Amino acid sequence: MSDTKVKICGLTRTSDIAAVVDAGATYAGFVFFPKSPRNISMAKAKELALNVPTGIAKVALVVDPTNTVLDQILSDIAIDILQLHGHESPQRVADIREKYGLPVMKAIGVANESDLPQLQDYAQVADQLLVDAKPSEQSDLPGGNGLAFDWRLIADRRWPVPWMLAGGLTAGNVAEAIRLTGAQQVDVSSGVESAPGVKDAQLIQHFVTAAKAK
Ligand SMILES: O=C(O)c1ccccc1N[C@@H]1O[C@H](COP(=O)(O)O)[C@@H](O)[C@H]1O
Repeated sequence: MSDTKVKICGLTRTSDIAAVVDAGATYAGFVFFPKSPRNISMAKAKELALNVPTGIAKVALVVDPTNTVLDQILSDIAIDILQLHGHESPQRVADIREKYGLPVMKAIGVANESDLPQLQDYAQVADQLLVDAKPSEQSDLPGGNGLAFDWRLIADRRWPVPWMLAGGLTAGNVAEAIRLTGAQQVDVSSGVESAPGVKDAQLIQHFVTAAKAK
């Protein structure tokens, strides 16, 4: 068994937290983005976060958040990491990190070679990178689309901060994605759902097992 770290994103129910704990994931993600089928209220997030045991990091996924939104989330919920999944500039990432004193993971959409240089840029200001598929122009969601990118684009690439692979991962393809990219951390949302926004405990278990298999 490898020590690949797994993030399960878009948890909406107490039973999802139990599934994440049972499966042995490292990160539990909560989505604060109204257009997402995984969006949850502050009250729900607070309730779910209270069920997350020590040792599992609680990640707040936000998209181009204002300080007002961040103030609301962070004053009420014991978040460990902020996941910025919008068009936040490097300066905005640095400002958020400094203002809130929390580790920041910046998501970057990748579709082709020309998307890669910004990973180096954001590595200067973020604590972690999240290398995700770039959504289509038509998509309402900047992530969580179950869309993979060509993993060969980042084979043998390394950045000076920890990074996580995301985008269209499933129990069926995560081992190959890890083999090709060398990722030590992976993130999944739609690949462990029975319907948009509805997590499936068995799929979560299968995903974590596949991600940690050597
Ligand atoms: O999950 C969402 O609804 C979401 C909404 C807005 C931005 C990002 C979102 N999810 C993140 O997208 C990637 C890939 O998800 P998937 O496995 O392809 O469904 C992952 O990092 C999620 O955290």
